[in-house]
Formats: sequence, structure tokens, C-alpha cells
Amino acid sequence: MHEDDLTRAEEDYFSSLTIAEADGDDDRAVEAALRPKSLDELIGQQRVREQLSLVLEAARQRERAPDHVLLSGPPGLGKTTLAMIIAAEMSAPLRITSGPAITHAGDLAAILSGLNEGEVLFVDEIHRMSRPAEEMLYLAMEDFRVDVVIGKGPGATAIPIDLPPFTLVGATTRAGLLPGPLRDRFGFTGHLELYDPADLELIVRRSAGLLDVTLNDDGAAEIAGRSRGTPRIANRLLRRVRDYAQVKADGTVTQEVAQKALDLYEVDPLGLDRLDLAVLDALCRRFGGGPVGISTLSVAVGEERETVEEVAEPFLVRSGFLARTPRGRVATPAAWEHLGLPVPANTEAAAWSTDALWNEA
Ligand SMILES: Nc1ncnc2c1ncn2[C@@H]1O[C@H](COP(=O)(O)OP(=O)(O)OP(=O)(O)O)[C@@H](O)[C@H]1O
Repeated sequence: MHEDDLTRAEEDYFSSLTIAEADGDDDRAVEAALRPKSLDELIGQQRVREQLSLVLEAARQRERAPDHVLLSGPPGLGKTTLAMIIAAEMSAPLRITSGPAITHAGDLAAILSGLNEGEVLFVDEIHRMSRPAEEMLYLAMEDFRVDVVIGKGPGATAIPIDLPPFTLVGATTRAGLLPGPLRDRFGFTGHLELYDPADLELIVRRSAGLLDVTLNDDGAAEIAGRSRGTPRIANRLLRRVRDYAQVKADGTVTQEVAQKALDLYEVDPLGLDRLDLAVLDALCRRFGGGPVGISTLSVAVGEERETVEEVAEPFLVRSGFLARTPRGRVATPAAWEHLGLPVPANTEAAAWSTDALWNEA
């Protein structure tokens, strides 16, 4: 989630709102109200959906809490939504926290010891938990036990506390950031991919139905195509286009209305956001198209290396604008063209297949 995380109480509150009640100015409230509530309602992510459905069905048949689940993938693809669905499908309560909120092992001990049998604990950004908390979690995940240390120094004693069986759902932008011992304790890892335009179009149409927006197929396709493979962005753009349709047109979202609205809001025709464009701009204008190291590139755009790697790069690689080579990041000819710059005669990337490079790096 972002800095403006929902607290559990807020999330519960927003989820309980009807669309009509939520559809004010608060993006978070609408986002929560638009969440699919079951695996059947979830659009796209076919593989993860099928795998997860099997894990949950087996657990239901055995009348046991499902194995711990790790969800990885860029922001806004549905990790929180899936955690909620897991709890709903198991008819279990859900508790929500996030890695950065767990600064001490004691914070985690308090959460774990308050869990009820079968409860689902969702830890967003689990890779940002403190080290001691992480170690406590290993034991809790494997043996359903925590050792609470009382006192300090030689007199300190560890008091074991048994926990009821629960399911941990961890979310991370990249599973590779988690230490091996933590990763290995998840019985199932689902990697969420950026959505293809056809699935995003279905998501836009579903949300339009819930928000009572009239839109035609071309209008949905236009919004889907500019949504950066991300449902959260698709839902946000739909609301901005709806405003435009209401004020400047007859209320119906057509392709023309969507195009005009999104141009007005400076949404790139292919969906690239400010960071995506900054990365391409730095790569082409400052580094002559590369190759350039990820650290240098991140400094050039004033962002954390993690953000560039986990948020911008997956979309840029998938869109065919950036390649990862053993010598660094390079801009493809399409990147130069998208920025309206002449393509240099010999771009480093031209000789490579983008997919091969992504896998190789
Ligand atoms: N498969 C889907 N079908 C329909 N809507 C979806 C789907 N996935 C996500 N959404 C919508 O996208 C929005 C963002 O989803 P969610 O908050 O679950 O993403 P996230 O991966 O947890 O992001 P972050 O890690 O940034 O919090 C929600 O409003 C949800 O309704």
C-alpha cells in the first residue's frame, strides 16, 4: 500500500459502504468498495486464481487453516484484495497490518497472541519488517508459537506462548527481497502479473457497472489501454473520465470522450506515468540510451533503486521500452520514438530481445 495506508478500522468501514455511499471524493473508499469479494468475481490472474482456489478448497475439505500464502507483484494489482478474498472464502476474520508498522518483535508478538483460530493475518510490505520480528515470525509460521523474552541481559527468560492455527498472507513487491528462510515458510507463492488490456477492459466495465457509469466498448478499451496494466489505475482513470463525460459531454463514456479526458489529465497515451517517463528520459537524453547501471539511473531520476526496479521497470520492459542487459539498462528504439526523439543508428538494445534480456539479467 502507499503512505496513506488504510488502518484496519478504515478498511472495514470502507468495505462496508455501498458504492453509492462511498462514491464521494475519497479514492480509498471507492477503491475498497470496488474490490471483488470472491475468487469468482476476480478478473484476470488466471493461474494464481486457479492455484489459490485449489489451496483453499483443500483446506476447507480438511477443515484446517490454509497454508501461509505469499503474494508478490507490483503495487495496485490486487494483493490486498486477494488477502480479503482468502479470508472471505474461508469465512475467517481478517487482520491487516504492514511490515513498516512492525518495528519491534514485541509489536508482532502482540498481534500474533491476539489471533483467533483460523484467522487470516495480512502483512503488507512484509519485506520491510524488522529483523527480530522476522525471526519471531519464522517460529510462529512453522510451530504456531512465539517466544516472548522477558527482561534483559543474562537474567532474560523466554516464555513460549502457543498460538492457534492461523494463515499468514504476506504481500511484497518482489519475493526476491525476502530472506530465504521466510520465503520458504510460505506453502504457496502467487506472483501477480501486470494485467493485459483485455482483462483491464473487463475490470473497467465491471467498475463502470458498479458506479453506474454508461460506457461503450471503445471507451472501456481506451481507459484500459492507458492504465499501465494496473486495476487501481484503471479504476482511478474511469472516475476522471466519468467526470469529463458528465460535465463536457452527454454522460456516456465513448472513445472520444475518454481520449479527450485522459489527454486533459495528461495521462500518457500508452499509460506511462511520471516515473516511467523520467526513467526513459534519463536513459535516452542523459545516458545516450545506455547501458547504464540501475543505481546511477535511480539517482538520475531521484528515486530509490527498489522503486525503479519494482514499480517502473516491469511495465517498461513489458511495453518494450527498456531492456536489462548484463552491462546495464538500455532504451529500445521504441523508447526513443515514444519520447519523440530520433532513434540513434545503433542502439544497444536493438540487438537484443527484450524478454530474453529480462530473464537473463
Ligand atoms: N482482479 C481484479 N479485478 C477487479 N478489480 C481489481 C482486481 N485486482 C485489483 N482490483 C482493484 O484494484 C484496486 C487495487 O487493488 P489492491 O489494493 O488489492 O492492490 P494491491 O496489490 O494490494 O496494491 P498495494 O500493494 O499498492 O496496496 C482495488 O480497488 C480493487 O478493486
